[in-house]
Amino acid sequence: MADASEGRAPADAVAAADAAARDAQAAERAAEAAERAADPVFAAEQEHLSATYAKLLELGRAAARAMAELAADAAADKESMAEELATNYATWDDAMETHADFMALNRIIDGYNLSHGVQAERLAAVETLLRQPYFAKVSLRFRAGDAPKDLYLGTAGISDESYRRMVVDWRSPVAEVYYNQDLGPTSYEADGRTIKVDLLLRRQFDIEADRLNGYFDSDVAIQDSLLLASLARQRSAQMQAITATIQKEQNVVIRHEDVPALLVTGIAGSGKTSVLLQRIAYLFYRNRDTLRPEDVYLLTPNPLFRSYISGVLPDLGERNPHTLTWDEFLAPLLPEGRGVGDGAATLDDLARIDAAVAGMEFEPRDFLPVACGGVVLLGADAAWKACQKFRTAPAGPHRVSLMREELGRRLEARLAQMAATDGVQAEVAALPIEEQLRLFGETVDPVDEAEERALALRYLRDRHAGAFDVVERDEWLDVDHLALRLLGEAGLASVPWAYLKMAVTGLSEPGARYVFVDEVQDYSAGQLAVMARYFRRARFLLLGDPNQAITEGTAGLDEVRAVFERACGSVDECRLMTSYRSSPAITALFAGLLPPEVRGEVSSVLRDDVAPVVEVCADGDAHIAALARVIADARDAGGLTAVVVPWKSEAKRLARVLGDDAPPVVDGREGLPDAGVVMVPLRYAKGLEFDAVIVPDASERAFPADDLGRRRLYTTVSRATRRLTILAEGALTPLLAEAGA
Ligand SMILES: Nc1ncnc2c1ncn2[C@@H]1O[C@H](COP(=O)(O)OP(=O)(O)OP(=O)(O)O)[C@@H](O)[C@H]1O
Repeated sequence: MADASEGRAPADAVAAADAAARDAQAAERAAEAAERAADPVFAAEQEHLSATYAKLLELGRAAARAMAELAADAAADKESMAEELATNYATWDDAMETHADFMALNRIIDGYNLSHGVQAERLAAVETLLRQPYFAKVSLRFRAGDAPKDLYLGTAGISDESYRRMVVDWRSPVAEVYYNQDLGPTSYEADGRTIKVDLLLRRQFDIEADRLNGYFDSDVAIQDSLLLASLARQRSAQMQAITATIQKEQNVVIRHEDVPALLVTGIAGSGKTSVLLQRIAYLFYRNRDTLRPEDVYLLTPNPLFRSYISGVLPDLGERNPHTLTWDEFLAPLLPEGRGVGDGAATLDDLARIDAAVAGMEFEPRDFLPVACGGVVLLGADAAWKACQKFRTAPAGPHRVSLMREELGRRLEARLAQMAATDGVQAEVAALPIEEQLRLFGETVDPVDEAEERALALRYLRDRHAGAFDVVERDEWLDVDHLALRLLGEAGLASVPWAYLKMAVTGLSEPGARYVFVDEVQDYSAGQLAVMARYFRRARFLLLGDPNQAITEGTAGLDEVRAVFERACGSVDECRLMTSYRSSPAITALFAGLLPPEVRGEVSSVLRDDVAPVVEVCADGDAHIAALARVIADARDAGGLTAVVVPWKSEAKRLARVLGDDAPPVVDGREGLPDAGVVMVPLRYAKGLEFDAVIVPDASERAFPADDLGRRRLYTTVSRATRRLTILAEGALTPLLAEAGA
């Protein structure tokens, strides 16, 4: 029988080691605290922080109090004015006086709303800043001989009650000197002017609420300590803002002038998505009074990615814009029930459509009846008659919009006709009480024929609301028939179908002011052309990495440029070549998979490093055993690990063979856990990152030695931040040997 103490010995040893480690950490903390106490700069900065924090609390309380008072005053004023308001329309003068009284009341209410908005914004800024009042300080001399001015930079800006700037917003013009990282004489742009300053000090802070953990005085020659600290943190299930550590080349994109189209290409982990979100926040700030989240669209690869990034803008004090996947964007443009398809379409496909539409004329069979719930309200001949009425306008968007209005009028007229019938009026009379309340806001008992008709018309408009949608959405136009007639194609795929409909009807979203497309390399040229046409007045920011194109048939960079040059007139470009996500060893491995001419340009941020582990297993059993082992090790190591599989089917197969050891499969709908091991098909791992990545089978079967295989492998391994384990059954794909793994 085994001695019980045998089993305890190692546990005791572990406990002793843990205790020793804890003691060492406590001693280290005490030493650090003593060092800080002796550092006058630390003490002064802590004092400034404590004072700022206390002031923020005070300002927050004052704003909340002001809002409560405003609400009470507004309610009282409204009540007393409403009492005094005598509505009198007897004579023209009376009517004018009543009108003036109403306007005065509205102005007072507007005034209250405005003040309320100002206080609410202030309270929001305080809330943001209480998490971290600021992250940096710059000392600037504006004119020789002047005393330097200290500015503290934070996620939001705020002034005290005497308008003294306590914290400067990171997006304000002067903050540019912090991001440009040039100590000494430098400059920034404000209101179209170049302002020259001398940057005497650039100090970064590690701050949590009112506690200063450390400060770093930096210049270009030394490492960015705050960046290193930020990169050393464990990944979380949610992307974090990078406000405090935005790098110079990233700042160029974030603060880029407002151009029609900006294409940002960058290697994996170079911060493209981070920069995109920071730019949205920047644009909201710079266009505070005119740009609303409703005017901005963000196209993301999948719902998992959307949930991964969803917290960044709210943390920056901004609302998220419309955030859509391609399927969510396209589905509403297609007839109900029609699938969005695979998105494949070339520019040639679309050029053929443009050519066919250019010289077209409508014919009677291009039109469909307007129906709702199986009831035909306007026959197909109605659209044809409308078409004839406006035949002098060229067949295309202008004529279609005239026809749409005409059909709307005809539909109204048709409903009015129906409302005059005894049958419909009897239906209204028989409506249950709840239905009457829903439709009319009261129970009804019409006194004369006119009232009967009016009620019947309201009833019909509600019942046939779908018909108005059919008219508005131009569903009276038979796009399938047009495709057959003009292009000779039956069953046109979804992308050309949507493009044809746009070309003929002018279907678009002209209210969109900015459109951001992440992972732009994943779209076909046809998909991009549809976006460019749909958001025809928008400015585009396109971000991507041609080496992460993981499916065939997507647009190369030249095609991306061609689509947007045509749509927007010009395309400006920026490149990001430093990997912030992955450790130097992992970056070196995936850089080896890049075309030789790009490899040399890649860099990473120097930090502690663990070399990737590569293990080749002789047969299937050894392979599964190794996989189970590395998954168990990853669970013990903590953090979030992804077993990234090339396909969903492979996830299913591995789940079967691993049995109880299999990690849960993430299929793109639900979010990621904070820690543990998950199995993720490459398609959903796109854009995400994990503390550790396990590539379960890096054989040639999974990653054929061709260009697509190379890009898929590059995308897979570049999801790892610090640990990478590559297994293979049989032999490794030659791609890895070429990459020097
Ligand atoms: N300036 C920075 N400071 C701190 N962290 C940064 C910075 N830039 C990027 N990162 C971090 O690097 C990681 C990768 O960033 P991000 O996902 O934006 O890169 P990407 O270029 O979109 O990657 P991919 O193309 O692989 O999807 C993130 O964890 C991000 O927070």
